[in-house]
Amino acid sequence: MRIALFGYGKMGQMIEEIALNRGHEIVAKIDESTEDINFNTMDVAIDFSMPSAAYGNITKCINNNVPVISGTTGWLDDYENAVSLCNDKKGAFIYASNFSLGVNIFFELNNYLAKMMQNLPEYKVELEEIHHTQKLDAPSGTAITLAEGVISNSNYKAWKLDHSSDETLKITSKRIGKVPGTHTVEYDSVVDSIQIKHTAHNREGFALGAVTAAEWIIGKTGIFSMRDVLNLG
Ligand SMILES: NC(=O)c1ccc[n+]([C@@H]2O[C@H](COP(=O)([O-])OP(=O)(O)OC[C@H]3O[C@@H](n4cnc5c(N)ncnc54)[C@H](O)[C@@H]3O)[C@@H](O)[C@H]2O)c1
Ligand SMILES: O=C(O)C1=N[C@H](C(=O)O)CCC1
Repeated sequence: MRIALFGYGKMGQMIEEIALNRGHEIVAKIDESTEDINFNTMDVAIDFSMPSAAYGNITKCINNNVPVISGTTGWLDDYENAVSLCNDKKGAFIYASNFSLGVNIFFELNNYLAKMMQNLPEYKVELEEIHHTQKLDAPSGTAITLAEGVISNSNYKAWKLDHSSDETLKITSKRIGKVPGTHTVEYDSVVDSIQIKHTAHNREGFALGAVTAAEWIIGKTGIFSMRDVLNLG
């Protein structure tokens, strides 16, 4: 498979290593400007760039009939526009806030737990995410997905950074050293608490998931998620 990398930072470089180990070829590394790109050389594009760059990269790939996998977070105000464009152009697109197998299982667990807790008002729920100090966006995309899972199974109407109310689910974001990504969902009552937690030990799981998604999307048309790729139901 001929892969183009949009973004060649920490994730782009890890994806390159894993893709090469799996027998793929890296045909382009686009790390700043998206001018002068030959889209004919690539079978699939993987975008791990920056919040301000992702939507432009994704639309260029879709407009040039290149299937695109994006893991960039912090650009989701434009997600529905990317979906419309992909539908119009009959392209192929996957965004995931987190590509790791472990986190996608954690998402399922979070939804299941939220359903069990939905009629137990004595428990208050909060989310915490911890990442490295270079991270540009807060809260993390993963924390937003977790919050959406809780909200869709509870009376909460929205999430908010550092703020809780009866209708607002609180997310706390911490930036510490080189932490690759730790997410905790906690239900707390007067008598006890229940915590579920995912801890990434490094970036390999994210990168492997992105390459797996790129392998999976070849030959398909539509907008997909990691639930589709991992066949989680
Ligand atoms: N979904 C996931 O599983 C997952 C996992 C890890 C990181 N991420 C996200 O991926 C993104 C990248 O993470 P990172 O740790 O590699 O960051 P990074 O800062 O190490 O790398 C980002 C790279 O993008 C480059 N860039 C800037 N403008 C660009 C443009 N117009 N086109 C292409 N590249 C451009 C920068 O020069 C930089 O090298 C972040 O949004 C992060 O939150 C997602
Ligand atoms: O390092 C990052 O940045 C990460 N971003 C994603 C997010 O925002 O959830 C996934 C975890 C690592």
